[in-house]
Amino acid sequence: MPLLLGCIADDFTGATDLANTLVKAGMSAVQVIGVPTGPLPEADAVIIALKIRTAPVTEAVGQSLAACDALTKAGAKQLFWKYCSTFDSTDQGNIGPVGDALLKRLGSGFAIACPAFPTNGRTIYLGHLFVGGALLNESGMENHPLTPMTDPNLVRVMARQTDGSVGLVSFPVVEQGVAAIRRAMTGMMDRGTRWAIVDAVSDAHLMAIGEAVAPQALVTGGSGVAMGLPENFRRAGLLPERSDAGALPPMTGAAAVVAGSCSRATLGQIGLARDHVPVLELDALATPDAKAMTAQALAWVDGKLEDGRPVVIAASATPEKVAALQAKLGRDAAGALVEDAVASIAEGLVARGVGRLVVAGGETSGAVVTRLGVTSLRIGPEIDPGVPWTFAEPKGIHLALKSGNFGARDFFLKAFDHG
Ligand SMILES: Nc1ncnc2c1ncn2[C@@H]1O[C@H](COP(=O)(O)OP(=O)(O)O)[C@@H](O)[C@H]1O
Ligand SMILES: O=C(O)[C@@H](O)C(=O)COP(=O)(O)O
Repeated sequence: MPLLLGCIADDFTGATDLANTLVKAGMSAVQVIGVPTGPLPEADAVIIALKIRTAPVTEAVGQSLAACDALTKAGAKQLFWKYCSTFDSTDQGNIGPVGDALLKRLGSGFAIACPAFPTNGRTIYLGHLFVGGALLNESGMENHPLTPMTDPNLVRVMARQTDGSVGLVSFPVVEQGVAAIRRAMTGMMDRGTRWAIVDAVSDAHLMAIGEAVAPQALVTGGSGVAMGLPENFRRAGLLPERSDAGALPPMTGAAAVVAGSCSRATLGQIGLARDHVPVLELDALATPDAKAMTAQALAWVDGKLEDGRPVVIAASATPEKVAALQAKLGRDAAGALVEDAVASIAEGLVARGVGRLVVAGGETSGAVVTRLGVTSLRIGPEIDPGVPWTFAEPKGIHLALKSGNFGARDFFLKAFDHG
């Protein structure tokens, strides 16, 4: 099976989200954890999941280029750079610097940047990113523990992260469809514009944008804009019809949720779960010690895994509590402490027979998946938009990596009705 689409994702939930979109559109997809050292798995699309959203720029660029080389060596026809639908980044990067480095490595001078994901409420209008009915900087993302987003204008945000120029393919052009989008992009390339933020408020827009970028070496964005890409390969006669793209082994073992996400959606999901299943809320501010938090959680779980209901263990906290811990330890150390605790708890849960595990939070998922020694994830049925069940190798357990802001309020309950 020749590799068609080679993808690099800046976090693990994002990679799963992208893989899910591609599987739904009829591609087989495998998520690989970290820069591969051996041959890539056989699939139409390989998604290399990195944990570089908040890594130092040189490290993020280095890992991305190594991933790019592995994908191009394996014959990928097009590359996709996946970042968050809420454009999570800082003025230092890593969306711009990694994108610039990939363009250079691929010998290309232009790419789109389109994080839109209308199904999950992320739309872009006149360059401004909305989350549901709110501008990005009023959506709760302004309080994100690691990448607070305080500017909703993506042209401005991107311009702070690249030395290339940034333009906009605006709504009236996108509305006109594929040919108009292509004309706008050609005009930008002729003028030497390197990056085009592209407006999109519907899946129809994303399909048109996807078709328009078929000839480009690099496409960048959220998972939404990838929905049009499989059709390009089908049109070119490269992608056969597939009916079994999302099949996984049956689920076994006890059920659990671990959460390190402090996003509004996750806090709401924990709130609802409290009324239905055992929930332990850890207080990292009162006990800023990963070992002590782990011991507390594993003592609490004793005897609870056998009754068939999921248990929920959350280190998540309100913006005020997050700010207090960060003031005490510093932003990165606070994040790392909680990630370490949640990863150790997940490890303990799996050792105690958990075979179906939901992890809430992108960085948190990175820490958990790494701790569990997972090397690849096969993508299965979708629980809610952007979040599928996956089968983790070589552990042989089912994992659902939930992006902080994804999923309905009853996600932690409904996830276990699947399979
Ligand atoms: N109580 C807390 N105080 C400070 N940081 C926290 C707390 N709880 C979680 N965190 C950190 O916040 C970050 C949340 O990021 P992430 O897991 O990517 O969630 P999301 O998907 O919502 O962005 C992680 O680094 C996590 O360790
Ligand atoms: O694009 C998205 O929103 C997700 O795929 C994603 O990247 C999520 O990141 P986290 O919110 O940090 O989980």
